[in-house]
Amino acid sequence: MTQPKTAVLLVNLGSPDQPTPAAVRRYLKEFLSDRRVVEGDGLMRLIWLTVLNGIILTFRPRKVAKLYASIWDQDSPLRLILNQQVAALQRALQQQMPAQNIQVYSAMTYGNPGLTARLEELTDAGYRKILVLPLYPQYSATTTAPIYDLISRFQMKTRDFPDIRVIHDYHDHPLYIQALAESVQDFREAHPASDKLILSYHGIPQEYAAKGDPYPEHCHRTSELLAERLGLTADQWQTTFQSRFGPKAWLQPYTDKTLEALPESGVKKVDIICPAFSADCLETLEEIAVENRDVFVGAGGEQYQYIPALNADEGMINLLVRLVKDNSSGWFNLANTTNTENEINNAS
Ligand SMILES: C=CC1=C(C)c2cc3[nH]c(cc4nc(cc5[nH]c(cc1n2)c(C)c5CCC(=O)O)C(CCC(=O)O)=C4C)c(C)c3C=C
Ligand SMILES: [Fe+2]
Ligand SMILES: [Fe+2]
Repeated sequence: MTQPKTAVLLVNLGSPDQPTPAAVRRYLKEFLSDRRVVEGDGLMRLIWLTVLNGIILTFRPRKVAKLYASIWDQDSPLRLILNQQVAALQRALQQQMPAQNIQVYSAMTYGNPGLTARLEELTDAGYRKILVLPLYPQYSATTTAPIYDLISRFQMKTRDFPDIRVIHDYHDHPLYIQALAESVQDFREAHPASDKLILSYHGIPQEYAAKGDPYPEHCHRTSELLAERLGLTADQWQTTFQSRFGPKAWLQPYTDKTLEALPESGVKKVDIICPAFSADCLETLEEIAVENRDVFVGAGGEQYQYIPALNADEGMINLLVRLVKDNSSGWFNLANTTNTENEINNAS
């Protein structure tokens, strides 16, 4: 019997098409208009859309386009690395599950290649099983949930949609913790020693967490498991939150404020890793590796080392293969078609 056509869709946040103010404006408009990202109903929504279309989309694109230009490498690093992850996972699945003939594709929540267009394209091409793998280790209503929203909207307008499964999160998956631990160990073997490991996660507004977004709990759990796995004592690591946007309180402690205060307390050498980012991007390559280095060194810090994201490393691909295997159960007629028949016979 032939297998139904099966696809894996690796999804990340998205980047502008070009590092230009016009392209950044289009991207920010789509991203920041998402009600999951900036919440608020009624009058609050009206005020936000006025601020967004007035001040923010007038001034921010020029500033942010310059930042993107400083890290652009023919394409946005986030999209380049997503393509590398797709290619590496495709190779690994071809080796380990050749009979299943799984095809791997990329998609972005905002910008291109868009998730909705990909779902339409794969459905039109005859794919009947689609496993969507959001590349967010920690679930958040601001990042993971918009992927579910897009899938639901696609299903609402499609009569015969494929069987779609979504992986919710992997913040405590043993292979994720192992991949992070190995990347820290490998890095530390090749670089000078430091006093402390800073684990910096993208923040969300404090209010969202108070209303029940489990994201901060997921982050703290990832940190604890990683510290335990590395055998770090309490004074050798710390969790912080970066990328604050707007005037409201976000998750704390803030990465920049922490780095500013550390040298005075005697911590002058840090390694910093960003476990919420499965791929390097603007928020790691610019904000962490450049901006926050200046903050730390400016405050008297002596050594600042950024540990790259897992990207398409072997540990990351091993994790993705495991996630695909564990979440596609029942999709493939392996050697046990007869077993299933026996079970049905025995049950009746
Ligand atoms: C306004 C609210 C924002 C929330 C909430 C938010 C949550 C959040 N974001 C990521 C991952 C990424 N964010 C990236 C860029 C980025 N994020 C925001 C705003 C919020 N993020 C903005 C406005 C931007 C664009 C840059 C800027 O204008 O400052 C990126 C990088 C994209 C790239 O192309 O490199 C990632 C990745 C997570 C994980 C998260 C909550 C858990
Ligand atoms: Fe963000
Ligand atoms: Fe940022």
